[in-house]
Amino acid sequence: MSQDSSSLFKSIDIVQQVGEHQEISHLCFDSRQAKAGSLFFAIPGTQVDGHQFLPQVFAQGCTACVVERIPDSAPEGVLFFQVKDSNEAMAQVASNYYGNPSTQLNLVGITGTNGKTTSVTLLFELFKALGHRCGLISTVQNKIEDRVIPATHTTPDALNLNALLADMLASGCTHVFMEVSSHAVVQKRIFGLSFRGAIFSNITRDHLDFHETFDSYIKAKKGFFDALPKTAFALTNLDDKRGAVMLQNTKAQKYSYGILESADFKAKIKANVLSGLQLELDGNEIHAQLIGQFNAYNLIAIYATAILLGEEKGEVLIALSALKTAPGRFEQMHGPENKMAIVDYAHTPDALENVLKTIQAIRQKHQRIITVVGCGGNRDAGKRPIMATLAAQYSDQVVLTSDNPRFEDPELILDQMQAGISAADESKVIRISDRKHAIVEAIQQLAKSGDIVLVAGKGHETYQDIQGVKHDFDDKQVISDTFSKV
Ligand SMILES: CC(=O)N[C@H]1[C@@H](OP(=O)(O)OP(=O)(O)OC[C@H]2O[C@@H](n3ccc(=O)[nH]c3=O)[C@H](O)[C@@H]2O)O[C@H](CO)[C@@H](O)[C@@H]1O[C@H](C)C(=O)N[C@@H](C)C(=O)N[C@H](CCC(=O)O)C(=O)O
Ligand SMILES: Nc1ncnc2c1ncn2[C@@H]1O[C@H](COP(=O)(O)OP(=O)(O)OP(=O)(O)O)[C@@H](O)[C@H]1O
Ligand SMILES: N[C@H](CCC[C@H](N)C(=O)O)C(=O)O
Ligand SMILES: [Mg+2]
Repeated sequence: MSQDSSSLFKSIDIVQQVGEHQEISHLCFDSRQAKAGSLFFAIPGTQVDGHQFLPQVFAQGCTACVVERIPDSAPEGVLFFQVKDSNEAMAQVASNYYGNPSTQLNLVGITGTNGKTTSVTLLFELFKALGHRCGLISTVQNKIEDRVIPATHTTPDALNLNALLADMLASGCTHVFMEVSSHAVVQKRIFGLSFRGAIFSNITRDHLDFHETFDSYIKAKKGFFDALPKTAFALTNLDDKRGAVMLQNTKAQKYSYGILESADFKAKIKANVLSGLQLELDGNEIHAQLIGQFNAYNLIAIYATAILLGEEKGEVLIALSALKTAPGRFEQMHGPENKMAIVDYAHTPDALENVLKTIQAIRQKHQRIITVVGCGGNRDAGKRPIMATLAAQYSDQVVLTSDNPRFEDPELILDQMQAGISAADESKVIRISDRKHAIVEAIQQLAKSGDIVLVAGKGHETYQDIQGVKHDFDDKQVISDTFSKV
């Protein structure tokens, strides 16, 4: 589809325009995709500055660009829009280009360190069960009803995001549930979207490689709420220390949920066992198939969201009890000799502690816990010793292993994890950098009859990223192969 650039920039602040308006038939921010008819956005990134590729985009026939600085020289006839922030302009233009799809959808976003994928997946399934056509935007996958569109990021870039929302709208969706990562807020991937509601789950240490300090990580998440309109609802977890701060400056209607603190939506945990949670939720008793206190928080958040979106309480409670866990989140697998494996995406200290505490709470006395865990390369290194400490503290035995070493040396990552192991815990920890070998060792050698093996960190992932190459790897596949060989 081709549109005049004047309509794309309607009500967008520009510093200056150089050149005449043109027909635009393609938007891109990667020079390698630029061609005749493209509007290229030059973005200053974390690795390189997109402005340095302007000569390349001109050579490829592109004659329209959005820049923060107009270059000294350019071929004749090139149209420039100079803006203060290319990321912001890109999000606004993308929304205009695709007909502002978010304004016609009930779009709900969730931010927080943990629980985003779980909550949006549950919301997507809940609203489908309540009879709505739904879209899902998540780390694991994007979905338009039952059609799967593979996900590359937790929150897609502004171009893909608006294209996806337009596709959802064209497919008849009325409700869309999406994850909002802190990276997405900072890089303005969600800028200008019209949210009907926003949820905060929790915040604990993660991503300090990108945000540098915990304060700026908090500010990034808060930025999502600060930008909401009066018409939206903002729902926060008051049991989290930063829950109240998130809503401090929002114009949206404020609501809260919690288990400990008094809140608009409250739950009490009556029982937390291997078969699920018994909850008193907003005054009603329900049984849920999800396990663990952290899932009680996810369940209240999605219940509250459904009520705030106008759903009927009785119907919501019935549908809630039928929901199953999201892929790779506390997935139980059963093997011979009553050995059990749990695959979970815990890749932060808080998530690992929650999952291990949950296993401690639901296991029987004779069941030992063996944890297989690693930490990602080229990501926050500070969490490595902490995760190892927690693994050792809550497990009977630990195998430290690799989790997407990316461009780092796996052995050096393991050295940093091992630094968190106290002398007293040393005897229960071994390290095997090959993840397959680590899982097989844990199941076949370390686990005795009836024991529980937690395989943490990769959940739904089907690859191991080594030196930029994604090798096929699936924790669940390795576990089921190992179980079938025991
Ligand atoms: C750190 C980070 O967030 N990086 C994202 C960012 O890339 P960047 O700023 O590093 O880009 P860059 O490589 O410096 O390039 C700058 C500009 O030059 C352009 N370029 C570059 C090379 C070239 O030849 N030509 C060209 O035009 C690039 O397209 C870009 O526009 O913008 C890119 C385009 O949107 C993203 O793909 C990229 O995600 C990388 C791959 C990534 O790994 N991101 C992770 C950390 C991430 O975003 N994670 C969050 C979830 C976090 C959570 O768990 O909560 C997510 O939402 O997925
Ligand atoms: N509400 C919660 N509070 C704390 N921990 C949670 C919560 N929900 C899930 N977890 C734990 O965190 C892990 C990751 O959960 P989930 O994938 O839902 O989070 P996420 O926020 O989407 O993560 P990411 O930032 O990687 O996209 C789960 O596997 C579980 O161990
Ligand atoms: N969204 C997170 C996921 C981490 C998952 C873990 N398996 C890893 O690769 O570190 C990130 O990109 O940091
Ligand atoms: Mg996620």
